[in-house]
Amino acid sequence: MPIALAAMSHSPLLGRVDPGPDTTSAVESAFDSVRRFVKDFDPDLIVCFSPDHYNGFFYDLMPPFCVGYNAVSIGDYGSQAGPLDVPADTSRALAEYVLDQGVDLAVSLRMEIDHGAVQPLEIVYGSISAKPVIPVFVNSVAPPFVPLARVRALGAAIGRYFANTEQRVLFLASGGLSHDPPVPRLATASAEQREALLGGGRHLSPDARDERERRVIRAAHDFVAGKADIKELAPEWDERFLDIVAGGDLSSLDSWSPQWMTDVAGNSSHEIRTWVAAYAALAALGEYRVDFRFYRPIKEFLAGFAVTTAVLE
Ligand SMILES: O=C(O)/C=C/c1cccc(O)c1O
Ligand SMILES: [Fe+2]
Repeated sequence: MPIALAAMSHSPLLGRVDPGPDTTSAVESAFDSVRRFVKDFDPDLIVCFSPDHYNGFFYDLMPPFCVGYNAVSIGDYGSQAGPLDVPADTSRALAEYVLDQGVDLAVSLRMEIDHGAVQPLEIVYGSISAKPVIPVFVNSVAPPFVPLARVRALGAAIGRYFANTEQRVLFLASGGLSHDPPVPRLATASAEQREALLGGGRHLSPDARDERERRVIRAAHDFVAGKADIKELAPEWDERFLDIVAGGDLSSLDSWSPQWMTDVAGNSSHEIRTWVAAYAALAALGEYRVDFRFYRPIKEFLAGFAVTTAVLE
């Protein structure tokens, strides 16, 4: 069973806010490791577990999980825009299998995805269409959230689908660990922001897109200067998460309530859900070993930033 996993954080501040030479070279070296790992493994198919940041999924209809039969990158923050190479028949068969296994999910025949889904593909391959990709959206930004046990169930069902595959399959997770970037939230939204969160923010005009991106870049500079009104990163929480993932007993995450995660590690800490799904997929196929681990809290990226790779024993 040729299956492997890569999990990495993303940040739109990469290449936009300079974290200094030491962190830059440490991050580049982690990216080199993941590139080597993926290129050596040479997948036929990538299952990409990613969040969305109110670019493709909105509160007019917010599913916990969604499998794309087709996907287009909107190209935010200078990421590559355009279609992914999605094998629609495999996506459909996967979604039907997961539903049959008792895990509810939505499907999309026109999924719109953002930097959260495509940045790892660009880092590894320099292109979003280099390999066939099944996009799996895992809601990580828009409360209410399902318990992590359900995220594990999603991942495990996806893993089981590939139990007898002859294809080389890479589970790829994209998500920051602790972080609290200034993404608008329903609970505190102005009337205008609320309208955007309900779907008005779909297909922003170039000016509105620029304004949104400038605000986040400003927030990163303010965060570094100690002037941003956002939660501090939580490196201890991040290392604890990475220890659990490396230890293999993902069920110990079931006691991490959504509210506790938000309180300790920030509103976007829920992006670890993508990691939980991907690791649960791998764990469903046997014991695994994390063979590469990188972590740094990087204020310039507004994120606890980690990269891991893992293989089946
Ligand atoms: O969508 C945005 O405007 C910001 C996203 C962001 C910022 C920092 C870390 C992340 O993981 C993000 O997705
Ligand atoms: Fe994100």
